[in-house]
Amino acid sequence: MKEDILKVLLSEEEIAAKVSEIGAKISRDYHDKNLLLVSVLKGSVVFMADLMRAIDVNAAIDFMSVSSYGSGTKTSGEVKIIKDLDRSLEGVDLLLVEDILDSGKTLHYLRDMLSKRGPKSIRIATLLDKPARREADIKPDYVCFEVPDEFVVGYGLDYAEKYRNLPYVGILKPSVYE
Ligand SMILES: O=P(O)(O)OC[C@H]1O[C@H](OP(=O)(O)OP(=O)(O)O)[C@H](O)[C@@H]1O
Ligand code: HPA
Ligand SMILES: [Mg+2]
Repeated sequence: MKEDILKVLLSEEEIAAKVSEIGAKISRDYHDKNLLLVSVLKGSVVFMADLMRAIDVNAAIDFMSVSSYGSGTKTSGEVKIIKDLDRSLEGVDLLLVEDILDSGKTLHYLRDMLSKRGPKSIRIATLLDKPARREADIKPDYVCFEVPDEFVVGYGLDYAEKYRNLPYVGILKPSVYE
């Protein structure tokens, strides 16, 4: 697994420090709100697990599973809903939790769809932002790290369902997918 990684971009320690910082900021912003954290599966599962424990105000959680990359490194552009939310969004302050904002198509689609369900507010928290690749008009509210235009894996992010369990974020060797 490790032999497929060109370079470690973000170490476990760097990620942990930044996630605590962002968690504290979210806690300050949401202390008087009705916070619902929605993790967009599967990529955001590791970030969600760490971020929710860095938040010290009341927060409910839910999960939604979508997929647009299939087993490749380019978005299909089509967002498939694999699992919807279990609960209503009426009156909640929704915070969408993502691992990466790349073309932006996934979050653009989700934000549009979920905004029709009556939440009081919607914001986006992402571990990684890859602004060089943006195609949809969407900006995150909380970002842990900006990353270069490279395919990254680890800490939840996959290539063909592999590497999600790496504890750091690394650049995948192009020879793996070319
Ligand atoms: O900004 P975009 O170009 O839309 O890309 C970002 C999305 O793509 C990845 O999900 P993927 O479809 O690979 O599903 P996964 O989370 O199960 O890996 C990633 O986890 C984000 O959800
Ligand atoms: O760089 C990436 N790595 C893994 N999954 C992704 N989904 C969008 N961009 C990426
Ligand atoms: Mg993926």
